[in-house]
Amino acid sequence: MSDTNELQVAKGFGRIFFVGFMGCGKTTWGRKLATHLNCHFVDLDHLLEEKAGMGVAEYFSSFGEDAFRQLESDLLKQTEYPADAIISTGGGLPCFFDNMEWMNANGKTAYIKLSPKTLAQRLEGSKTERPVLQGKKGDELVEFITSKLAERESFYEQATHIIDGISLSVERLEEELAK
Ligand SMILES: Nc1ncnc2c1ncn2[C@@H]1O[C@H](COP(=O)(O)OP(=O)(O)OP(=O)(O)O)[C@@H](O)[C@H]1O
Ligand SMILES: O=C(O)C1=C[C@@H](O)[C@@H](O)[C@H](O)C1
Ligand SMILES: [Mg+2]
Repeated sequence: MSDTNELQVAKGFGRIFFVGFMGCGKTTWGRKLATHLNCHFVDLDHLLEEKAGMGVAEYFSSFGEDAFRQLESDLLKQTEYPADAIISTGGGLPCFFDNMEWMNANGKTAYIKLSPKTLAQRLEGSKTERPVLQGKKGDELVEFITSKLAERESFYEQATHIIDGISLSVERLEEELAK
């Protein structure tokens, strides 16, 4: 076993799955926390892109949303994670199949919660292409997020930890996740 693995096992915090709406910061904060804790990091959208050999938007247009949901669920459940790992999920993943239940049975789940208005501001400034948004901007984007979040929030709220996404820091995440 490498020195890095010994350190990870000694930490023993297990697996932490970040969940929440598009743009809430799962990828950004998952990666920062993993760097801070010196542990393994997986972003499931990026893993899917690597396996499929194409971007998420191209996957949606080539194979459709149902195929995307099946593949992201398979990757969630079939990936071998080290004992301590941070996993950032796609925004819709907790709302399909038994994915949320599976994550809660296999680790901690952290919902990064933000208002539709803040999510819209972040999404408008983000370079990542998100097919579900279909290029919406301004008020139309805020309205879309408000209704989609209402559909999805009952899944996100099953998370073991609900974290206010405003003024996040790795120290705050560590403190919240230790509770
Ligand atoms: N605390 C923050 N303050 C301001 N901007 C932030 C903050 N956290 C993340 N962002 C920005 O918000 C955008 C979305 O972040 P990120 O890609 O991490 O979201 P995500 O939850 O992974 O979204 P998706 O579900 O689409 O993968 C990025 O442009 C990122 O730089
Ligand atoms: O909220 C969603 O449905 C999505 C979020 C992204 O992370 C990607 O998984 C994809 O663009 C779909
Ligand atoms: Mg992401």
